Amino acid sequence: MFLKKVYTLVFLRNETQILLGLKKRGFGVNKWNGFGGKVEQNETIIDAAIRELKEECCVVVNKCDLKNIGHLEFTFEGDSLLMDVRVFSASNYQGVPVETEEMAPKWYGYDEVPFDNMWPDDRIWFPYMVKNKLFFGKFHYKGFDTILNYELQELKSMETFYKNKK
Ligand SMILES: Nc1[nH]c(=O)nc2c1ncn2[C@H]1C[C@H](O)[C@@H](COP(=O)(O)OP(=O)(O)OP(=O)(O)O)O1
Repeated sequence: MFLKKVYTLVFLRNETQILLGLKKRGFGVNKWNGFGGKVEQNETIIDAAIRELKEECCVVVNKCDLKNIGHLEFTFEGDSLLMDVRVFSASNYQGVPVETEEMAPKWYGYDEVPFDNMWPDDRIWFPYMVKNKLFFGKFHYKGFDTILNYELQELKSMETFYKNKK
């Protein structure tokens, strides 16, 4: 039995670049990633995605501009936690990303994404996101650096995926 916690992960993107943030504290510190965090009690996943993006880089995004593009699950050897991460992409938003206490934002060209300083799984599923393919990935880690095994698949529709998910 796993203890599931739901997280959001938002990427702002345009045709040539993607916004990443260098995590300054907490889980994943010193790694580049999208913006997000835990979904709080009595909060919808989409509201959490909007809140975390605003808290972490001061950018405001409307609900209708956030597209759910993927679902990731992370488990860790010897740990009952299952991280359920909902991945979103947006190309319309208000404001200019600024550094906060949590994240230092930076735009990267798609061919200069700093995978060496990111979660090891990112290298595996980013190509799906970059090619605008919907995806589902499951990664089982030993510690935080070693992927023991994983599954990754392209999805036709997120709605169908969630409808069929137990
Ligand atoms: N293996 C992994 N690969 C990845 O790409 N993103 C991951 C990941 N594991 C976690 N994440 C993302 C999900 C989420 O956006 C973030 C972790 O969220 P945090 O723990 O920072 O949540 P909070 O901001 O709510 O934390 P606190 O306020 O510090 O409790 O990292």
